[in-house]
Parts: sequence; structure tokens; C-alpha cells
Amino acid sequence: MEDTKSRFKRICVFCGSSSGKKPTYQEAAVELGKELVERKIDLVYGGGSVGLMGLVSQAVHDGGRHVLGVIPKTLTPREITGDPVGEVKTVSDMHQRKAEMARQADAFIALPGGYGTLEELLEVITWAQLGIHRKPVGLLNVDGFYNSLLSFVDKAVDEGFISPTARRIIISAPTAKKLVRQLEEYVPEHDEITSKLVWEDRLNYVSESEIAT
Ligand SMILES: C/C(=C\CNc1ncnc2c1ncn2[C@@H]1O[C@H](COP(=O)(O)O)[C@@H](O)[C@H]1O)CO
Repeated sequence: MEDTKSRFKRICVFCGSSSGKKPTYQEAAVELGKELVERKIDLVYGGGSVGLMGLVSQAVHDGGRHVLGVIPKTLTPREITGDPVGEVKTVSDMHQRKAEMARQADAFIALPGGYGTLEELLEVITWAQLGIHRKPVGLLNVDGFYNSLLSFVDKAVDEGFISPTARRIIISAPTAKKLVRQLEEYVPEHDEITSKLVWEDRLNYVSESEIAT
């Protein structure tokens, strides 16, 4: 039997605020939630209960792990994001939300999703490339959903816009179990230039609700 003890305390999941057309997307969200529970990993995500976000957060909550939703004030009305489970942290805008989710997490996983998911995913990849963090970034490539994005990235490598080292930031796998296992084994690569950059506590800003308390 596999040792399910994890090096991660909390993982950030980016995913669709819609459920997607194929049941496999929804099944993957639940399967990922259960995998986090099995490995005793807590969840941070965009908050609310809509789409795949609701499925993954409910699965983690049902399994008894801590769920932290980070929501910008404007999106807090229940008619927009639905009822969240677990702890909710309110922040002032989308930029603070991404910084707070990144600060709270030891690794990132993207399930299928749309613009919001892509934007969040590409930002943490860019931050890894710039040495702002050294946390693993995983793509849960359900039914090849991310094949075209991976082809684009490979094209950008071939054309000289992404370095082979930066290409290796992205870990992808077709199932939650395989992906989390690969993230556990990930070793960030040393980059001569970016390791010399000094970022002023980029992931350590204080959220609005923390200030309030
Ligand atoms: C206003 C609409 C939906 C609002 N619902 C959202 N609730 C919480 N978080 C959201 C919401 N929409 C986007 N996000 C964040 O982006 C990711 C999902 O975006 P996608 O475009 O659905 O992929 C998710 O990880 C959240 O952090 C009506 O559109």
C-alpha cells in the first residue's frame, strides 16, 4: 500500500466556476478532493460552491479536511458564488485573492476551467519562472482537456519564447493520484538569473479580514 503521508499541508486548486459538459470533469473534481483527504492535505480555493469549485471543496470538507475559500468582497453575494463550505476569507479584489491563495498554498493544481482558471494558472507559472515562489504547479489533464495548452507551450519552447527549464515548471497527469504523486516528487530547478532576484515578500501581504481581526 502506498504511503499517503504528504509533504504538503495545503494545496490551492484552480478550477471552473462551471461544471463543464462531460461528467468526467465533475468526477475528476471529486476524485481530486478525495485524494487530498487521503493524503491529509487541506484546500485553498476561490470560494463558493459553483461548478467544479463546489465539487472539489465539498469533497474535501466532507472528508474532514480544512477548506479555505478566498473571495473578493464583490463576489460574496450567495447568488453569485453559492454557499461556501469551511472558512471564508474576504479580500478586496481579484489581485489580492490570487496573492492570498498563493501565499496559503504549498502547491497548485488546475482542474479544467475557463478564463479565470487559465489566468490563475498562468500567473503562478510565471511567478515560478521569476523565482517568486518555488512551489510545484500541476495540471490535471482530464480527458486531454489541457492538450492544446500543452501544445502551445511546447510551440513557445520550440520558437524560443519559453526556456526548457521553464517548461519543466508544468507537471501534468491524467488522474489526481498520479498528479499529486508527481507533485510530491517535484524538485524546483535552479535558475542562474532568477535565483538572484529579490522580491519584497510578494506572497506575504496581509488580507483584509486579517487586518479586521
Ligand atoms: C460572475 C460569475 C461567476 C462567479 N463565480 C465565481 N466564484 C468564485 N470564484 C470565481 C468565480 N468565477 C471565477 N472565479 C475564480 O476563477 C476561477 C474560475 O474561473 P473560470 O473562468 O470559471 O475558469 C476559480 O479558480 C476562481 O478562483 C459568472 O461567470
